[in-house]
Amino acid sequence: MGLLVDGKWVDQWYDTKKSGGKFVRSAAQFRNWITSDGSAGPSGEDGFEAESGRYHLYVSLACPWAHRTLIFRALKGLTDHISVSVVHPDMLGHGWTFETDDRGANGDDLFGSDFAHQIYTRADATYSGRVTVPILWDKKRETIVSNESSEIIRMFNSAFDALTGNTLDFWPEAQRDAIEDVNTRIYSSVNNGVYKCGFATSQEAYDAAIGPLFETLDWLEDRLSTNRYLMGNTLTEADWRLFTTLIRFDPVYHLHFKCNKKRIIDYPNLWAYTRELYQVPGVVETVNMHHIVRHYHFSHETINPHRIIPVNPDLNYNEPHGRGA
Ligand SMILES: N[C@@H](CCC(=O)N[C@@H](CS)C(=O)NCC(=O)O)C(=O)O
Repeated sequence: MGLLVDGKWVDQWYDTKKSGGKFVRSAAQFRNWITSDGSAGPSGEDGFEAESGRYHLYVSLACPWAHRTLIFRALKGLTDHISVSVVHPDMLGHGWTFETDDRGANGDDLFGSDFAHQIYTRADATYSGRVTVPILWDKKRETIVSNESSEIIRMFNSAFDALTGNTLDFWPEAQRDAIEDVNTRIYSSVNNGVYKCGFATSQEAYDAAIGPLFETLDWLEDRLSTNRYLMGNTLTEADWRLFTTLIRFDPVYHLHFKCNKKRIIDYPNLWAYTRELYQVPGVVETVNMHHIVRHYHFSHETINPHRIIPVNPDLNYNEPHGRGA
């Protein structure tokens, strides 16, 4: 685990000293947008037009943020248009690597790089900051379009529609404000909340994160008792953003990140909802439980110094979900 400083790799764990033991996630730095006609998006430069075969995604199958982009790639019919490289699940002294000695890790097809940080310095030789996945790469301009998953899924949601004819809309205009409100709460207390619990290095920081996490899960359980999906009857990005955390919760966050007040299987609605989303055609292929369980337990030496991979519960995500009946 480390980061780039002026284009040079430095091996160091998250610095939580400055923040009283709290984990503070840094903002992504590449914020361009692919658009249907290449016009500029809400941030960044113009010139990233939706084209088949032009873009490449670097992902980790363990990572909940990268997982969102793989789900949108699948649901929006983009698998033949956007290629993918999968990093190795173990993220150690060199950060994410392109080693291929693990099921599903397929190396860097574009450049044959050894490490993900080489993709960042290829885009910006003096980049300073964390080297995170997902990375959306433009083969034409030879640069990173975006390393922010919440924006990549919105590009995938609509930019390629004319090319694919797939007009499924997970970010409907009329519901955007309501989606934003739900996303904001879930991001802070659940998606990022589990990391705040797990990466806390003081009791105070952990205590401050664990309460809001379970309050929000209780609130979601209640909301899903009367709503099939978070926004009612239609699936939106809010559901997919939540799903990638829920599917990792019992196998990883419950034990490894000390989020152990309850499990998702203890919440009847959340558990059935997780299964329903898992069973949406195209989604199962994006879930790799081996990479998920292996990555967290093996990579985070400060949390699990002996790197023992726990046995984990036998969960059946294919059990009928019974929702929407
Ligand atoms: N804001 C980013 C966050 C991505 C992120 O933090 N990814 C993690 C993997 S789950 C990562 O690559 N961490 C490496 C690091 O922080 O050094 C996004 O949502 O795209």
